[in-house]
Amino acid sequence: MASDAAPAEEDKTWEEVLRRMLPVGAPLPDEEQLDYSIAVEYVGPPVPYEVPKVDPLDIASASSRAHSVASVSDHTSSIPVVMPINPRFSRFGRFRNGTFNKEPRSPVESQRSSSVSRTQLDLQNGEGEDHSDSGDGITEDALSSVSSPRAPNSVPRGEGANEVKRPTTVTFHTPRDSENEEDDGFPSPRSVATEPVGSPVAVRNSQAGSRKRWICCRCGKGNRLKEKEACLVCDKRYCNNCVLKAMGSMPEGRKCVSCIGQPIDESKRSSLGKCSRMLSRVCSPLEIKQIMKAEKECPANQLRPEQLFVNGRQLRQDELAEILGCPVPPQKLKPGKYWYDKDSGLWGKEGEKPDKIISSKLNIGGKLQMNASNGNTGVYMNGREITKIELRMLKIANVQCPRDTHFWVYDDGSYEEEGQNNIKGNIWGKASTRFISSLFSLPVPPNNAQGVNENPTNYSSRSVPEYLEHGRVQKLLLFGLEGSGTSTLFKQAKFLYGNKFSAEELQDIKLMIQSNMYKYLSVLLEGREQFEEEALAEKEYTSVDVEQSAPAETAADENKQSIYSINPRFRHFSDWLLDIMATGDLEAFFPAATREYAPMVDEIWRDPSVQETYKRREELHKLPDVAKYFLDRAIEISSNEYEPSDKDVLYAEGVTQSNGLAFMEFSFDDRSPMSEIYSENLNCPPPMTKYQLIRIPSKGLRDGCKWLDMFEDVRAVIFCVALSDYDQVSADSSGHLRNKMTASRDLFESLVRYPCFKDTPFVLLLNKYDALEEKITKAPLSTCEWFQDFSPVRPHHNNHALAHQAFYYVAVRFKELYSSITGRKLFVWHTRAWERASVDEAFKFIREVIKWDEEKDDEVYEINAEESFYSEMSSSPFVRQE
Ligand SMILES: Nc1nc2c(ncn2[C@@H]2O[C@H](COP(=O)(O)OP(=O)(O)OP(=O)(O)O)[C@@H](O)[C@H]2O)c(=O)[nH]1
Ligand SMILES: [Ca+2]
Repeated sequence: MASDAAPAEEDKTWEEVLRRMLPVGAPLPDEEQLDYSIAVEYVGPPVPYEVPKVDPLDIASASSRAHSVASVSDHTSSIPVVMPINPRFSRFGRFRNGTFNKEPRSPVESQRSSSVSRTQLDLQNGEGEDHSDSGDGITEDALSSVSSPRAPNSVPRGEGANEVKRPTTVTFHTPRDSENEEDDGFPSPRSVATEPVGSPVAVRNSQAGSRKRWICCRCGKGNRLKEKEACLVCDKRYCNNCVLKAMGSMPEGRKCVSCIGQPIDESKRSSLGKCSRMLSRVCSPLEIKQIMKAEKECPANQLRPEQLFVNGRQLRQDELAEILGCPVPPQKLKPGKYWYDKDSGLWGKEGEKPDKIISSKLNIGGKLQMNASNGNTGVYMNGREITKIELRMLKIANVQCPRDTHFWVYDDGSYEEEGQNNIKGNIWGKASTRFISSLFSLPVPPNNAQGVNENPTNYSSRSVPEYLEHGRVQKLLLFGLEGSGTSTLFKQAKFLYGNKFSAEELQDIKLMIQSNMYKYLSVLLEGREQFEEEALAEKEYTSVDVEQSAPAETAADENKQSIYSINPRFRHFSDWLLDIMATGDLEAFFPAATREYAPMVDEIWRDPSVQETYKRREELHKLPDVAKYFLDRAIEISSNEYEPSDKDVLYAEGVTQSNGLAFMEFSFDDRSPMSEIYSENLNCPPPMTKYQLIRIPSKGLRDGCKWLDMFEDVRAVIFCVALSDYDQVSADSSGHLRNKMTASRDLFESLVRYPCFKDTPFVLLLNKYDALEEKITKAPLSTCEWFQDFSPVRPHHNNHALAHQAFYYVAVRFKELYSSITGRKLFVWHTRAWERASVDEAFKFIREVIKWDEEKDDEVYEINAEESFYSEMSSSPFVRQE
């Protein structure tokens, strides 16, 4: 199906500019990384819906696997080896398990995964996303044991006699180890050895390196398959049997009894009040509610004034109270040094650009310093030299600020030059400023007072209760080659989560649809002319023979006829329309002429010659899939009363500006299987997360590149590829025909290599799955050279199964590519952007990716490698089949 042709020039520019931005000599994938990528095993976000629950894991096999690796390691005892178990938890592991065995493996998959060697597992553990744990893996135990052979007389550490029994080679706490130790009635030697000495912090630090995270500190049993609850102060971990005994009634939340009253480990502040799955199993919902409340609110767990510096001065208790109690306090405040501009309400980390706007006029900290945000622009706002990015924003907001301007900004956004007593304007007066500001990750004022109308969706951030706030908006960048479906995805997201289109917007869309109709018709008429010429040429050629053999009275007229010949009545209109199109002056005539010509459009569209032409639409480059949808309704659409339906809007081309950034903000339930348990039990509303979807257009990317640098804090990059592109070509800037799939791949690659996305998770949406199903039996996937070695396992009687394999294969190719560049895992999902439910699922998936990405650094959850292996499967689209 011919989707609209890629303007290759622009795509090319995109690529080129990106390439230029890459560091010289960007690393090439080396063998090792390649190997790893082939393992294709990755920790994917789980699917929280429509998947049967199955209890996680075959423990026996998990432990034997772990153990076999451990014992192999024994032979190389002088090297501490990281456990090939990934203790990272992803809380939906159980769902993944349910999906794992359901689906057949593709040839690629089975071939590849069987080649996953132990070394790869090791490698993965060392190099994967799991940095902190690879550190943990080399524990004191391991190190001390390692050193034992060299120093046989060294006194065993710790006091337990058990220690003596311990082998002198590298040991790991595999489940078997702990089984040997269990029930001896004594705490394990290692927990004795790490009994708190000195300050909790010191203890914590020493413990971090000395205790395996899956060992319960109380019973000493180590089962890495089971979650542990950690003390917020000292990080000791307890199994579900011991947690209540060790933590008692938890008057300050999750703390060992001996840690009650102590300040918490600051790295755990963000988990305050967030219950774990394990705790929810050992306590009743009511208890949990109380414990979590206490954890959040008890004095011992609060920030202390001495942890906060504002404008260079440590806060006092009353100042802390003032800042926390003000109408718009800084959210998620962490210990640290900040600057605060009490006149404008701007707030930021010392030495950095503003981060938030909080209540103004608070009397806290010292005096705002000129160099508070480390700016070097020579422009001063309320005495602070502003940063480059702020200056850029001000320029866009049309605030005149040459070097050495000192101006004063008030909390309502009004500003004046220092010393002059007249307000020159309002920074936030324009919605575009707010928009740009938020794109630049600069704060925007929290209230909606300035009449923001360009912001389409849920902007009123303060109407979201504080406890639902997840900090700043999560930015999602949506990229894709022209024609991949990014606009469609964007519109679906708007329908799903955003505001309705306004009457004005709809009016514009209506005009757009009406003139698009003429564009489609002109493409058809042009194609028709060409086909007609070809057909006539052929006819002439064959009729030469005919005439020679039977020089009968073949009417000259008949000779000029073919199935592509149009009714002469329409010739004039056709020529006229094609002329207009050729001059590019369409807008001058349409939609003014729309109604007038509607009956003509209708008739021409139904003319047999045009219908014949339409049958060969694959050859018509510029005809999008949706042309028929609109042309079929020419009369209705041309009428004055026509109002585009949601579907029309969805199918309409040009609704999202092709040359500008499209952006929208939305929030949706952060509900997941986890949070559902709590929110239902605890009667609290589901938390909302705010997202900002920013579509970077494939056209006009020269501009796009300028923007790219601004997106340092992008939460995820969504890259959209049309699956049906594998047999499509488009011309690049030098006129060479290129396969669109490989063009897509190259664009993808340049984005992946783009430095500012270094730590950003990527989600690949393989779109137009429906079109893939339709064409896969007609055009082999290997039409695309990149997919040459695709060989379906067995002959397929139905295109669904084949499309399924093809999809999986494509996903793997992209994953390999991504992993060879980044060493990380690519998340892949399939979509049919025309179906709203499919897009909804894709966004749920994206949301899980983000959560997963957050939690992978979160110490609250742990789980083993097996589960992360399963997650690969759940993130495969096979989970859902229609
Ligand atoms: N068959 C099929 N067509 C789709 C699907 N998603 C989008 N399309 C169509 O593919 C064409 C290109 O999609 P667009 O949404 O315009 O994608 P885009 O080219 O990335 O966006 P622009 O750069 O704004 O043109 C349009 O005609 C869409 O209606 C899909 O899942 N299946
Ligand atoms: Ca398009």
